[in-house]
Amino acid sequence: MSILTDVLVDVDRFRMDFGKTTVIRDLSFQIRRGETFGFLGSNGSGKTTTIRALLGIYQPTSGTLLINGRPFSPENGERLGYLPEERGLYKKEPVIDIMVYFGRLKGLGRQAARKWSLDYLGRVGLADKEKTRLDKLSGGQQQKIQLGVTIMNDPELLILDEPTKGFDPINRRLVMDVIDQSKAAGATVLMVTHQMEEVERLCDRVILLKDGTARAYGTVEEVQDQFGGATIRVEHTGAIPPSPLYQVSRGGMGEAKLAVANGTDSAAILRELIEAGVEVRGFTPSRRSLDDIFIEIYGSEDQPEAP
Ligand SMILES: Nc1ncnc2c1ncn2[C@@H]1O[C@H](COP(=O)(O)OP(=O)(O)OP(=O)(O)O)[C@@H](O)[C@H]1O
Repeated sequence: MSILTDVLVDVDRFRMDFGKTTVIRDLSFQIRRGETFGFLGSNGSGKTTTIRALLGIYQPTSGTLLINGRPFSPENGERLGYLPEERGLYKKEPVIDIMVYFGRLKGLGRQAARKWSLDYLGRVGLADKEKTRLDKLSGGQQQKIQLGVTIMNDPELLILDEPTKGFDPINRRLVMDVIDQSKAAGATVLMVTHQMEEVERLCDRVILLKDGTARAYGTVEEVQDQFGGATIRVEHTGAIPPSPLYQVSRGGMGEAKLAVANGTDSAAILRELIEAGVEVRGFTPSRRSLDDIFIEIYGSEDQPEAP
């Protein structure tokens, strides 16, 4: 019996040791049906390890990792699309043959697989490459083919390990559109990325891994609030004086970035600047970017401790 809840992926107190090294210490999170979930963390923080344990490739040291309420097994019948970090398809065949082959593996009929593949090639700007051998395509073009075979046959759960890695900005946007379309068709997406603008654009909720556990977990706004503060961009003439209301996180050339605590009244800061004789030409408060938060969390990694 399948357990129909709004939770598709349930990771509970997951621990993973490799020999004497603990990579994941204590990790719990849930992914809800239909959401796009950003799985974030610095290099080596254990994202791929968690995905592999979720897919049954690694046996967890302890804890549980469930999809639809049970450990994943290919026999369970879930439609799953996995784009691994290490890319690679058999390269010496024409694009369309490779795509149809994977479509057949995923249970599509030959005609349906061919129709889907031709349509996809059109969507990603490769309509004329149908008969080209895969190894004659550029790296980015090959990646689009791999993404195509991953999202074929409307997976219920899409696991994408750095799906836009290696793409130029135009194609990155195109790949994000393709992910959006899968999401609109009902897919739940688990996505590893190092690109914070992708997170802000695509992800409903995120988790940030550090030291084998969750350092932050929630909607992007919740994480922004958790890490406190906002920034105010000030265009000005005259020196910005020190103040307990803010810290000047970046300055110079008539433009400064002020870091302020959560809940600070930005009007009070504006008044203080004007009273101090600063000529303010622009004043733009905004939440802290995920990029800034990421750097705060991971920025000190591998750095010598301050004396
Ligand atoms: N099979 C293994 N045996 C031993 N150590 C492993 C194994 N797989 C992963 N590790 C170690 O676990 C840690 C986490 O690796 P993992 O690939 O999960 O990180 P990641 O977060 O996906 O990193 P990246 O962003 O660089 O892809 C690393 O220190 C890695 O060396």
